[in-house]
Amino acid sequence: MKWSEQAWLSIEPIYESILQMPFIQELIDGTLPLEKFQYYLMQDSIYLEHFGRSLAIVGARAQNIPDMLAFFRFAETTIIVENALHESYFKDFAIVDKDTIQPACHHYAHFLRSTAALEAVEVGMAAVLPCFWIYKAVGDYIYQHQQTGNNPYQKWIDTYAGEEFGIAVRSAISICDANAAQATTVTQAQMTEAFIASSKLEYDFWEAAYINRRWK
Ligand SMILES: Cc1ncc(CN)c(N)n1
Repeated sequence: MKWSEQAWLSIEPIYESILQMPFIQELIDGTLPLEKFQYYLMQDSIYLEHFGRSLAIVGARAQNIPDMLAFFRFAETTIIVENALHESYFKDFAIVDKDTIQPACHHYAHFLRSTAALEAVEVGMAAVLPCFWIYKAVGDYIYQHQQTGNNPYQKWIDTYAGEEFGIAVRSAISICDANAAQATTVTQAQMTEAFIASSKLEYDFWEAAYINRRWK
């Protein structure tokens, strides 16, 4: 079994609970209250910068040039494509003042940065993988279960369910598998641990947006 197949099996219960979250269910029918989506967007635009930097760190530490270039491209696409999506929503909602970083975003962003910088590079690759894979899976799920044709969150859904994002996701998965195949069993286990931690932090990120979790 490939590393990615066993890694996904290990997060299956987390993924299933993500699909049941009110944030995701209400994205599907377009009833998610605007202020919850706005909290999410503001935190996510902060997150994306940290995520992009983490991808660039992993790229710089990659063991071969194709992997290095792939991670640099992921970093560039994240900053350009996903940020453009956020900016278009900020424009639609006339948001000028952005929020400061809140606990869930802070936790996730700094977990990614420290893992990318300080752990074995394969572990850094595994830590950023849920940011690709879970978003693609959730985007596809929402796309397939949509009922209304008039969803204010359609641009978000189309981005993550889209084929362009799908190509990047497949590439990130296969790079992780190739690196895992060359790694020791200890490193493989650390990869899985990092993959699980990031998957839990994805859950937490959406939950924080739904309940408006803020620093005391
Ligand atoms: C928190 C989070 N995780 C993942 C993604 C998709 N790159 C995102 N935009 N935000």
